Amino acid sequence: MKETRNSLKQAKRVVVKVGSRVLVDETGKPDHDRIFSLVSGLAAGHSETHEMLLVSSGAIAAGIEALKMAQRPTALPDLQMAAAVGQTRLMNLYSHLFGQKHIMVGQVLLTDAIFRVSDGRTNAKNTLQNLIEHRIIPIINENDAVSTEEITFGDNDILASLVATLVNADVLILLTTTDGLRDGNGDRVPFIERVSEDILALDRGKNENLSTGGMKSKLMSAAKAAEADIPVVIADGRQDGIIQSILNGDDAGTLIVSR
Ligand SMILES: Nc1ncnc2c1ncn2[C@@H]1O[C@H](COP(=O)(O)OP(=O)(O)O)[C@@H](O)[C@H]1O
Ligand SMILES: N[C@@H](CCC(=O)OP(=O)(O)O)C(=O)O
Repeated sequence: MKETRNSLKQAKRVVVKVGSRVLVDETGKPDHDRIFSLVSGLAAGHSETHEMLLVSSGAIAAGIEALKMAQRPTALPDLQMAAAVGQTRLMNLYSHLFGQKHIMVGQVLLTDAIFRVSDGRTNAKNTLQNLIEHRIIPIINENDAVSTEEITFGDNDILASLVATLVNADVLILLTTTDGLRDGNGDRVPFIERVSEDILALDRGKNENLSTGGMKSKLMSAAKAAEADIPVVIADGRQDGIIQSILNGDDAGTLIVSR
Protein backbone atom coordinates (compact mmCIF):
# COMPACT_ATOMS: atom_id res chain seq x y z
CA MET A 1 0.00 0.00 0.00
CA LYS A 2 2.85 2.37 0.94
CA GLU A 3 4.26 2.13 -2.56
CA THR A 4 0.94 3.06 -4.21
CA ARG A 5 0.37 5.86 -1.69
CA ASN A 6 3.80 7.24 -2.54
CA SER A 7 3.11 6.95 -6.26
CA LEU A 8 0.23 9.41 -5.79
CA LYS A 9 2.87 12.12 -5.25
CA GLN A 10 3.73 11.74 -8.92
CA ALA A 11 0.11 11.87 -10.11
CA LYS A 12 -0.15 14.45 -12.83
CA ARG A 13 -3.79 14.35 -13.81
CA VAL A 14 -6.15 14.32 -10.83
CA VAL A 15 -9.95 13.98 -10.92
CA VAL A 16 -11.66 15.05 -7.68
CA LYS A 17 -15.36 14.24 -7.19
CA VAL A 18 -17.25 16.02 -4.41
CA GLY A 19 -20.57 14.72 -3.09
CA SER A 20 -23.62 16.86 -2.35
CA ARG A 21 -23.47 16.57 1.42
CA VAL A 22 -19.90 17.81 1.48
CA LEU A 23 -21.02 21.00 -0.25
CA VAL A 24 -24.03 21.88 1.89
CA ASP A 25 -24.39 22.36 5.63
CA GLU A 26 -26.88 20.60 7.91
CA THR A 27 -29.65 22.99 6.87
CA GLY A 28 -29.04 22.27 3.18
CA LYS A 29 -27.42 25.66 2.50
CA PRO A 30 -24.27 25.66 0.34
CA ASP A 31 -21.43 25.74 2.88
CA HIS A 32 -19.25 28.60 1.64
CA ASP A 33 -16.39 27.94 4.08
CA ARG A 34 -16.15 24.31 3.09
CA ILE A 35 -16.42 25.10 -0.62
CA PHE A 36 -13.67 27.70 -0.14
CA SER A 37 -11.52 25.07 1.55
CA LEU A 38 -12.06 22.63 -1.34
CA VAL A 39 -11.34 25.33 -3.90
CA SER A 40 -8.13 26.14 -2.01
CA GLY A 41 -7.10 22.47 -2.15
CA LEU A 42 -7.79 22.27 -5.87
CA ALA A 43 -6.04 25.59 -6.50
CA ALA A 44 -2.98 24.43 -4.55
CA GLY A 45 -2.83 21.24 -6.61
CA HIS A 46 -3.22 23.28 -9.78
CA SER A 47 -0.33 25.57 -8.82
CA GLU A 48 1.84 22.56 -8.00
CA THR A 49 1.43 21.67 -11.69
CA HIS A 50 -1.06 18.89 -11.17
CA GLU A 51 -3.84 18.97 -13.74
CA MET A 52 -6.96 19.19 -11.62
CA LEU A 53 -10.49 18.32 -12.79
CA LEU A 54 -13.51 18.66 -10.52
CA VAL A 55 -16.66 16.55 -10.74
CA SER A 56 -19.09 18.41 -8.51
CA SER A 57 -22.48 17.22 -7.32
CA GLY A 58 -24.69 19.59 -5.39
CA ALA A 59 -26.83 21.16 -8.12
CA ILE A 60 -30.06 19.65 -6.84
CA ALA A 61 -29.14 20.36 -3.21
CA ALA A 62 -28.33 24.01 -4.03
CA GLY A 63 -31.56 24.32 -6.05
CA ILE A 64 -33.66 22.90 -3.22
CA GLU A 65 -32.26 25.58 -0.94
CA ALA A 66 -32.60 28.40 -3.48
CA LEU A 67 -36.20 27.46 -4.26
CA LYS A 68 -36.96 27.07 -0.55
CA MET A 69 -38.33 23.56 -1.06
CA ALA A 70 -39.10 21.87 2.26
CA GLN A 71 -37.41 18.64 1.15
CA ARG A 72 -35.90 16.94 -1.88
CA PRO A 73 -38.74 16.62 -4.43
CA THR A 74 -39.57 13.24 -5.90
CA ALA A 75 -41.12 14.32 -9.23
CA LEU A 76 -38.59 14.43 -12.07
CA PRO A 77 -39.61 17.90 -13.41
CA ASP A 78 -39.08 19.36 -9.92
CA LEU A 79 -35.70 17.67 -9.56
CA GLN A 80 -34.73 19.05 -12.96
CA MET A 81 -35.92 22.54 -12.02
CA ALA A 82 -33.88 22.36 -8.80
CA ALA A 83 -30.83 21.18 -10.76
CA ALA A 84 -31.19 23.98 -13.33
CA VAL A 85 -31.37 26.64 -10.62
CA GLY A 86 -28.78 25.07 -8.34
CA GLN A 87 -26.19 24.38 -11.03
CA THR A 88 -26.08 28.09 -11.94
CA ARG A 89 -25.63 29.06 -8.31
CA LEU A 90 -22.88 26.52 -7.74
CA MET A 91 -21.01 27.61 -10.85
CA ASN A 92 -21.27 31.28 -9.87
CA LEU A 93 -19.72 30.43 -6.54
CA TYR A 94 -16.95 28.29 -8.02
CA SER A 95 -16.18 30.88 -10.67
CA HIS A 96 -15.96 33.59 -8.00
CA LEU A 97 -13.80 31.58 -5.58
CA PHE A 98 -11.40 30.26 -8.23
CA GLY A 99 -11.32 33.76 -9.77
CA GLN A 100 -9.97 35.10 -6.48
CA LYS A 101 -7.08 32.68 -7.00
CA HIS A 102 -6.70 33.80 -10.63
CA ILE A 103 -7.84 30.46 -11.96
CA MET A 104 -10.41 30.14 -14.71
CA VAL A 105 -13.00 27.36 -14.64
CA GLY A 106 -15.12 25.85 -17.41
CA GLN A 107 -18.45 24.09 -16.91
CA VAL A 108 -18.86 20.75 -18.69
CA LEU A 109 -22.26 19.08 -18.34
CA LEU A 110 -22.39 15.50 -19.53
CA THR A 111 -25.09 12.89 -20.00
CA ASP A 112 -24.95 9.13 -20.03
CA ALA A 113 -25.96 9.24 -23.70
CA ILE A 114 -22.75 11.11 -24.56
CA PHE A 115 -20.65 8.22 -23.21
CA ARG A 116 -22.60 5.64 -25.18
CA VAL A 117 -21.50 6.89 -28.61
CA SER A 118 -17.92 7.18 -29.72
CA ASP A 119 -18.38 10.66 -31.24
CA GLY A 120 -19.81 11.85 -27.94
CA ARG A 121 -16.86 10.46 -25.98
CA THR A 122 -14.38 11.97 -28.43
CA ASN A 123 -16.02 15.41 -28.27
CA ALA A 124 -16.12 15.40 -24.49
CA LYS A 125 -12.52 14.21 -24.31
CA ASN A 126 -11.32 16.91 -26.72
CA THR A 127 -13.11 19.64 -24.77
CA LEU A 128 -11.66 18.47 -21.46
CA GLN A 129 -8.19 18.11 -22.98
CA ASN A 130 -8.34 21.62 -24.44
CA LEU A 131 -9.45 23.13 -21.13
CA ILE A 132 -6.63 21.33 -19.31
CA GLU A 133 -4.05 22.45 -21.87
CA HIS A 134 -5.19 26.05 -21.30
CA ARG A 135 -4.85 25.60 -17.52
CA ILE A 136 -8.60 25.98 -17.06
CA ILE A 137 -10.10 23.72 -14.39
CA PRO A 138 -13.06 21.78 -15.81
CA ILE A 139 -16.02 21.56 -13.45
CA ILE A 140 -18.15 18.63 -14.51
CA ASN A 141 -21.62 17.49 -13.54
CA GLU A 142 -24.35 15.46 -15.11
CA ASN A 143 -26.70 17.61 -17.16
CA ASP A 144 -29.54 16.87 -14.77
CA ALA A 145 -31.90 19.40 -16.31
CA VAL A 146 -32.18 17.28 -19.46
CA SER A 147 -30.98 13.89 -18.33
CA THR A 148 -33.17 11.42 -16.54
CA GLU A 149 -30.67 8.61 -16.02
CA GLU A 150 -28.71 9.96 -13.07
CA ILE A 151 -31.65 11.30 -11.14
CA THR A 152 -33.56 8.08 -11.49
CA PHE A 153 -30.83 5.40 -11.73
CA GLY A 154 -27.28 6.60 -11.83
CA ASP A 155 -24.85 8.62 -9.80
CA ASN A 156 -22.01 11.12 -10.03
CA ASP A 157 -19.61 8.53 -8.62
CA ILE A 158 -19.98 6.57 -11.84
CA LEU A 159 -19.71 9.76 -13.90
CA ALA A 160 -16.43 10.49 -12.08
CA SER A 161 -14.90 7.14 -13.05
CA LEU A 162 -16.08 7.60 -16.65
CA VAL A 163 -14.42 11.03 -16.71
CA ALA A 164 -11.24 9.71 -15.08
CA THR A 165 -11.03 6.96 -17.69
CA LEU A 166 -11.82 9.35 -20.55
CA VAL A 167 -8.96 11.72 -19.64
CA ASN A 168 -6.52 8.95 -18.54
CA ALA A 169 -6.34 10.36 -15.02
CA ASP A 170 -3.54 9.23 -12.69
CA VAL A 171 -5.82 9.19 -9.66
CA LEU A 172 -9.51 9.60 -8.85
CA ILE A 173 -10.38 11.12 -5.46
CA LEU A 174 -13.97 10.64 -4.25
CA LEU A 175 -14.66 13.14 -1.47
CA THR A 176 -17.60 12.30 0.72
CA THR A 177 -18.82 12.59 4.31
CA THR A 178 -16.86 9.68 5.81
CA ASP A 179 -13.11 9.11 5.91
CA GLY A 180 -13.37 6.11 3.61
CA LEU A 181 -15.03 2.72 3.73
CA ARG A 182 -15.79 1.40 7.21
CA ASP A 183 -15.73 -2.32 8.03
CA GLY A 184 -18.24 -4.24 10.16
CA ASN A 185 -16.55 -2.94 13.35
CA GLY A 186 -16.76 0.65 12.17
CA ASP A 187 -13.02 0.85 11.49
CA ARG A 188 -11.62 2.57 8.41
CA VAL A 189 -10.45 0.20 5.68
CA PRO A 190 -7.19 1.82 4.50
CA PHE A 191 -6.53 -0.32 1.43
CA ILE A 192 -8.50 -2.53 -0.96
CA GLU A 193 -6.87 -4.61 -3.66
CA ARG A 194 -10.08 -5.77 -5.30
CA VAL A 195 -13.69 -4.68 -4.97
CA SER A 196 -14.99 -8.15 -4.12
CA GLU A 197 -18.51 -9.17 -3.10
CA ASP A 198 -17.33 -9.16 0.54
CA ILE A 199 -16.21 -5.55 0.20
CA LEU A 200 -19.48 -4.53 -1.48
CA ALA A 201 -21.37 -6.20 1.37
CA LEU A 202 -19.88 -3.62 3.78
CA ASP A 203 -22.19 -0.98 2.28
CA ARG A 204 -24.90 -0.03 4.75
CA GLY A 205 -26.87 2.11 2.30
CA LYS A 206 -27.37 5.82 2.66
CA ASN A 207 -29.08 7.50 5.55
CA GLU A 208 -30.48 10.69 4.12
CA ASN A 209 -31.97 11.99 0.91
CA LEU A 210 -29.66 14.66 -0.51
CA SER A 211 -27.16 12.19 -1.93
CA THR A 212 -27.62 9.28 -4.25
CA GLY A 213 -25.79 5.98 -4.25
CA GLY A 214 -24.13 5.74 -0.83
CA MET A 215 -20.87 3.80 -0.44
CA LYS A 216 -21.84 1.11 -2.93
CA SER A 217 -21.74 3.47 -5.90
CA LYS A 218 -18.29 4.68 -4.79
CA LEU A 219 -17.02 1.10 -4.68
CA MET A 220 -18.58 0.38 -8.09
CA SER A 221 -16.98 3.54 -9.43
CA ALA A 222 -13.62 2.45 -7.97
CA ALA A 223 -13.98 -0.98 -9.60
CA LYS A 224 -14.59 0.71 -12.95
CA ALA A 225 -11.58 2.99 -12.54
CA ALA A 226 -9.46 0.02 -11.44
CA GLU A 227 -10.24 -1.67 -14.78
CA ALA A 228 -8.44 1.29 -16.37
CA ASP A 229 -5.59 1.02 -13.81
CA ILE A 230 -6.58 4.25 -12.10
CA PRO A 231 -6.15 4.21 -8.30
CA VAL A 232 -9.07 5.63 -6.33
CA VAL A 233 -9.12 7.22 -2.89
CA ILE A 234 -12.42 7.59 -1.01
CA ALA A 235 -11.90 10.25 1.65
CA ASP A 236 -13.48 12.85 3.90
CA GLY A 237 -14.30 16.01 1.94
CA ARG A 238 -15.05 17.86 5.18
CA GLN A 239 -11.43 17.60 6.31
CA ASP A 240 -9.37 20.69 5.51
CA GLY A 241 -6.30 19.94 3.41
CA ILE A 242 -7.54 16.47 2.40
CA ILE A 243 -6.59 16.84 -1.30
CA GLN A 244 -2.99 17.80 -0.42
CA SER A 245 -2.79 15.06 2.16
CA ILE A 246 -3.76 12.43 -0.45
CA LEU A 247 -1.39 13.89 -3.05
CA ASN A 248 1.38 13.84 -0.40
CA GLY A 249 0.92 10.07 -0.13
CA ASP A 250 -0.53 10.19 3.40
CA ASP A 251 -2.58 7.30 4.75
CA ALA A 252 -5.95 9.04 4.39
CA GLY A 253 -9.29 7.46 3.46
CA THR A 254 -9.54 4.18 1.57
CA LEU A 255 -7.17 3.53 -1.32
CA ILE A 256 -8.45 1.12 -3.97
CA VAL A 257 -6.22 -0.33 -6.66
CA SER A 258 -6.53 -3.13 -9.18
CA ARG A 259 -4.43 -6.28 -8.97
N1 LIG B 1 -19.42 0.71 5.00
C1 LIG B 1 -19.59 2.04 4.94
N2 LIG B 1 -18.56 2.85 5.23
C2 LIG B 1 -18.69 4.21 5.19
N3 LIG B 1 -19.84 4.84 4.82
C3 LIG B 1 -20.91 4.07 4.50
C4 LIG B 1 -20.82 2.65 4.54
N4 LIG B 1 -22.03 2.16 4.16
C5 LIG B 1 -22.82 3.19 3.91
N5 LIG B 1 -22.18 4.36 4.09
C6 LIG B 1 -22.81 5.68 3.92
O1 LIG B 1 -22.41 6.23 2.66
C7 LIG B 1 -22.44 7.64 2.81
C8 LIG B 1 -21.67 8.27 1.66
O2 LIG B 1 -22.43 8.17 0.48
P1 LIG B 1 -23.30 9.40 -0.06
O3 LIG B 1 -24.11 9.99 1.06
O4 LIG B 1 -24.01 8.97 -1.31
O5 LIG B 1 -22.12 10.40 -0.35
P2 LIG B 1 -21.89 11.53 -1.44
O6 LIG B 1 -23.00 12.53 -1.28
O7 LIG B 1 -20.56 12.05 -1.03
O8 LIG B 1 -21.86 10.88 -2.78
C9 LIG B 1 -21.84 7.85 4.18
O9 LIG B 1 -22.17 9.10 4.75
C10 LIG B 1 -22.45 6.69 4.98
O10 LIG B 1 -23.64 7.08 5.62
N1 LIG C 1 -25.97 15.67 -10.47
C1 LIG C 1 -26.53 15.65 -9.14
C2 LIG C 1 -25.67 14.75 -8.28
C3 LIG C 1 -26.41 13.67 -7.61
C4 LIG C 1 -25.40 12.78 -6.89
O1 LIG C 1 -24.84 11.83 -7.44
O2 LIG C 1 -25.10 13.23 -5.67
P1 LIG C 1 -23.98 12.62 -4.71
O3 LIG C 1 -24.39 11.21 -4.36
O4 LIG C 1 -24.04 13.51 -3.55
O5 LIG C 1 -22.67 12.67 -5.42
C5 LIG C 1 -26.47 17.06 -8.55
O6 LIG C 1 -25.61 17.84 -8.94
O7 LIG C 1 -27.30 17.35 -7.69
